[in-house]
Amino acid sequence: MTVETTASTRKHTEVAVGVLLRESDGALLLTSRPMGKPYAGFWEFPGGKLEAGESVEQALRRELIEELGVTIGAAHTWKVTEHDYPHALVRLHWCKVTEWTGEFEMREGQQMAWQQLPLQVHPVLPGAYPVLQWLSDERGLVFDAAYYEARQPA
Ligand SMILES: Nc1nc2c([nH]c(=O)n2[C@@H]2O[C@H](COP(=O)(O)OP(=O)(O)OP(=O)(O)O)[C@@H](O)[C@H]2O)c(=O)[nH]1
Repeated sequence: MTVETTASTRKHTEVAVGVLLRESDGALLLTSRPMGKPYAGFWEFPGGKLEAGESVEQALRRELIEELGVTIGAAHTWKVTEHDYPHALVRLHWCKVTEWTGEFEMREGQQMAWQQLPLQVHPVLPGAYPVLQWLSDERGLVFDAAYYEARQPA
């Protein structure tokens, strides 16, 4: 028997993602994906999957404590996007975050980098491209997907 799995029948994995903005210069926080996860070593905005019964804000707060050791202030969904990866169909709930407390501590052995656009770190998860486009638009910058695609592993 052949079982076909298509985007329309696959269940979405809900993900809360934080766009942490540094007040002094508007820099964005990017982190690298830890070893052992799909796309290990790729750069992303910090966040993770919602657990049962959690809101986006609750999940983001929990993930950022677990991964980075900081506790965020209020976070509200800014944009929602979807991306169909071979390993999962994800629905990404993007929140801008401007307030947090605590010192950054990479609790999963990942790296962090405060970045201006265009990002200098690479490769970047393709599911983050739409947000890089919106952030570029807000700053009057051109978003060039080819710039990021050229920095993906072959
Ligand atoms: N955190 C984050 N995830 C992203 C981004 N862009 C993007 O496509 N994703 C996708 O969203 C999903 C997030 O799942 P995850 O594996 O990081 O979540 P998690 O920390 O809860 O993982 P785990 O509970 O499996 O350890 C992944 O499929 C990832 O590829 C992004 O910018 N940040």
